[in-house]
Amino acid sequence: MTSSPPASGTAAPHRPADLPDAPTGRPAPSRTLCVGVLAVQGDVREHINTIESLGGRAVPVRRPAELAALDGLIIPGGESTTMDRLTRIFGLAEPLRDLIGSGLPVYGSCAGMIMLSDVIADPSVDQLGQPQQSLGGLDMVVRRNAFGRQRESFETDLAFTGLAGHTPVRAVFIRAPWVEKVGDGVQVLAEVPAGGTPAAGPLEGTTGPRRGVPPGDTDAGAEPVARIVAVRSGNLLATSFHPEITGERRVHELFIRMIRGEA
Ligand SMILES: NC(=O)CC[C@H](N)C(=O)O
Repeated sequence: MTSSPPASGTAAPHRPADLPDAPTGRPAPSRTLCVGVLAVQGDVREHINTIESLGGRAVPVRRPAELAALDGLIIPGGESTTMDRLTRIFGLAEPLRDLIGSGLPVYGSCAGMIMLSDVIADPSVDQLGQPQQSLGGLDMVVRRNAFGRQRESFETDLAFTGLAGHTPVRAVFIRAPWVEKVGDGVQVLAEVPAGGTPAAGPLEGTTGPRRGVPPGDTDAGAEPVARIVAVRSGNLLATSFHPEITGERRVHELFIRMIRGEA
């Protein structure tokens, strides 16, 4: 296991730039939110489209100067090793740690969840022997590719705490992590139940896991256990899966309510 440097905690509390009518530091309900999507790598466009379909403004973020005006940030799915490398090369890693530490609302999906985790159980190691780093913020241990590789990608329906309505979330898992351990302040919002879910099936073009059963559990020959796939702690939200590619908008809607201080 490896630990990320903790968010410095020295930054001033997060407060978006243009908030004359919001003395609490929250965007006024009538103001259009500006949500950044970290755009060094990954499925940026899908998140931008989802936020815009909910009436928010979404902008790709590649430079530290672009962070100042944001009400919230999304770290997309993609490849966490590449994202780690590029955020450091672009000088984004430290400003992002500071913003996370100061309370900026951040939502990470899949690779984004890995970036927000304090500890990566199985970090990739580069040619110099350096383990990949996360930004951290969520007091938890995450395991990369835990449900299997690309050909074992799958989709399923999940119960998800705190969303509008009672219908389950259609969740797509692509080389997805699971959360192995959470600290006291981390709330579990969704799990893949022990033994999988009856509705689980392989994604088109993949073999998928054996009918709805997370492969990591059965391959180990142990009793299947439920696997944590969505969490929240304060202003940080993370999912192992990709709501942005199924037309499921309620996770982003929850994130917008978090930004507005309504959830
Ligand atoms: N769909 C994804 O974001 C996959 C995450 C990838 N396995 C990683 O380690 O970053």
